[in-house]
Order: sequence, then structure tokens, then C-alpha cells
Amino acid sequence: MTTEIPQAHKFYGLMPAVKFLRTSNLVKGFGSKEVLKGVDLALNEGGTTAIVGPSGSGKTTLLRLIAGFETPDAGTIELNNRMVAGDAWVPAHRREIGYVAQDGALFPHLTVAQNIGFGLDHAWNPVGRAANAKRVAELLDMVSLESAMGERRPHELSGGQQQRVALARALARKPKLMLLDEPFSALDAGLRVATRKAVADVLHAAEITTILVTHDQAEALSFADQVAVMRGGTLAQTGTPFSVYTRPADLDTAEFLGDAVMLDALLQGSLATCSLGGIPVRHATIQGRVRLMLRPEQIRITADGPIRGTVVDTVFFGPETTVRIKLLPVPGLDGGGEIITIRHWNASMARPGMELNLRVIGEGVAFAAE
Ligand SMILES: Nc1ncnc2c1ncn2[C@@H]1O[C@H](COP(=O)(O)OP(=O)(O)OP(=O)(O)O)[C@@H](O)[C@H]1O
Repeated sequence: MTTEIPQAHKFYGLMPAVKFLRTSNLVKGFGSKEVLKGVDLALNEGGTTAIVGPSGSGKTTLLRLIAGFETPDAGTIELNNRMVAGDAWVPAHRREIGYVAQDGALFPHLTVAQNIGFGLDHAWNPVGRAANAKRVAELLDMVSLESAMGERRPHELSGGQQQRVALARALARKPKLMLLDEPFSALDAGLRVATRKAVADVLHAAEITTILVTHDQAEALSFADQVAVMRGGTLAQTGTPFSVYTRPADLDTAEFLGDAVMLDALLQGSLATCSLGGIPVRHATIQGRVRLMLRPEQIRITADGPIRGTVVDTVFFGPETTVRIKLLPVPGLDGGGEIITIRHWNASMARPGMELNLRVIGEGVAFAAE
């Protein structure tokens, strides 16, 4: 006797996971310029995705299509189980999306409270006005601004405070998806980190699915649980911050996401031999002559290290010093003489002309030799 398998279970393994947002083969051009060349991006509900890439790669265009400010030339966008662009059209104001632009785009002639309350309904009767005032106070509190700030005008606030007001305004209508288009780029370094953390905390607490567009790789890696690397109108790689940083899909992505030490190597099986000795490579898909990538923090200065090099020069940055080292030939191996750049916390540890011992920690990533 055979037992009937319920239909849903039969097909479970074949069904694509339900995503909160899915763009499929999204194409967009302006005049003769093709800006997006088939973008497939999927987001989990409540997750945070950073879209990172060089200037002009199409990040803002993708965000504007998702927001409904532009229509795609081809492809579809599904949001929360609903087709919003492509085979159907849902206008921007019906997509339940919040948008924070680079400069905050606050209305200069309105107070902070009026800016935040701008999109709220029912302001035409006393009950509605009281409810709005309560909601504005809640939102100010949510973004850690004192209630007295509500009376100020945007020019009386710092850049970081303005961005918090812009976030509060975008949160006012309780969006399901928040789009942040380089909202921290105009802030100075210290304020940028603090504002980014404050914004991330608010969005996380409210469990709002978020996309952050940035050209700053450190911002992308620290803010998001998914990083999508955009280049030339397509997504070169999508994955967790750890996976895209430690296992970049190609050389350009490797170099875009952080400093990289690149060496010629001979890859046999899962061992790459180069001027830094034998380095394990996981998931080696190619063999023979390769370009091997390591992150600078994988190369340690240590007295018992098997590799030797001479310090060329150093640059002091406070908490760390970058050290350029000329590698000495390894007996029995090709190569030697390459100059690599690593970092060390102790500035007095390395001075030009010094010979140092090095040790490599972890695995390398192999790319096809050019
Ligand atoms: N409305 C438009 N009309 C014509 N060209 C446009 C329009 N919007 C964007 N572009 C062009 O599309 C390309 C991609 O622009 P987009 O703003 O999406 O890139 P980006 O990756 O966000 O860049 P950045 O980091 O500099 O903001 C650019 O060459 C830009 O000039």
C-alpha cells in the first residue's frame, strides 16, 4: 500500500523560498545608455541588504525602480507577495515604502515636527491633530531626538540630526520597506558611525526590511546582513558580509571590498605555492598558474614566522600602521621580490630596512591569472 504524500510536501523541495522583495531580470536605460542590465535581487523579510558598488554602477537607479519613482524597461518587481512593477503597476505612494535620500531632503520652511508629521493623515480635526502630535513625539523619541527639537527648523540641526529627522519622517507612515540612499555620506567620520548605528538600531527594533545604498564598503559590511555588489549595471555577487569579503567572486569585487594582497601562485589541488609559502585554498575551481588573494590582516609579523621580508616603508595611522614589505625569495620556489602591504598595531615594530618574519593565517582565494 502506498501512502499519498500531501501535495505541498511533494513540491516543497522545488518551490522557491518566498522572499519579501524580488527583482527579476530588471532592465533600465536612459536614452541610449543601459544602466541596469538584468538585476536579480531577493530580500528576506526583516533583513538588511546593502547595495554597494562604484559610482555610476546603477545603485540609485535600482532603488528608484523599487520605490516606484521610475518604471523598468523589462523585468519585474514583487513586493510582499504582490507584483508592483513589470506585469502590473503599483504607484510609489501605494507601495508602503520609506525613502531617505543622501541630503535628507527636509522641507526647509517647516519645523522638525511639521516635517515628520507631513505624511500623516487626519490633521484636519482636533482629535486627528492630537494623535499626530503624539505620533511625532513617539517618532522623535524613536530616533533619539529630544521633543524640544520638534520646534526647530532643519538649518538649526546638525547633519546627523537632520538625517534622524529624515528617518523619522520616512518611518511616520509605518513602511514595510525602508530604502536608504547614501544617507550618511555627507556626515563627518565620527558622526557617520554614530548615526549609522542609531539608524540601524531603530530599523532593527521596528523589524523593517531595509536596503542601504552606499559606495563605502566598510559601511556595507558593517550595516547589513546581506551585501549585493553592483558593477556595470549587474550584481557581481550577493552574500553575507563575511562571505563576500573572505570569498569574493572575482578580482574586482575582491579589490572593491577592502585591501587585498595579490600574488602570482601555482595552485595544485588545494595548495597554492607563492612567495608567502604554501597557502591552502578552499573550493579551488581552477589549477595551475593563478592570482592568489589574501586580506592584509591574514599576514602576521611574528618572530617564528617561516617567511622573510624587508620593510620598505611604513605609514602611521594611530591605532595601526601600514607596512610595505619586500618578500625575500623562498628557497626552491619561483618568485620573491614582490612588495606587499600589511597592517600592524605597533608602529615601532617595523622600520624601513628591518628584516621581519611573517606567518600567513587562514586560506587564500584563487583567481584565474590574467
Ligand atoms: N534620470 C536619468 N537620466 C539620464 N541618465 C541617468 C538618469 N539617472 C541616472 N542616470 C545615469 O545612470 C548611471 C547610473 O546612475 P546611478 O545614480 O544609478 O548610479 P550610482 O551607482 O547610484 O552612482 P553614485 O554612487 O554616483 O550615486 C549614471 O551614468 C547616470 O548618469
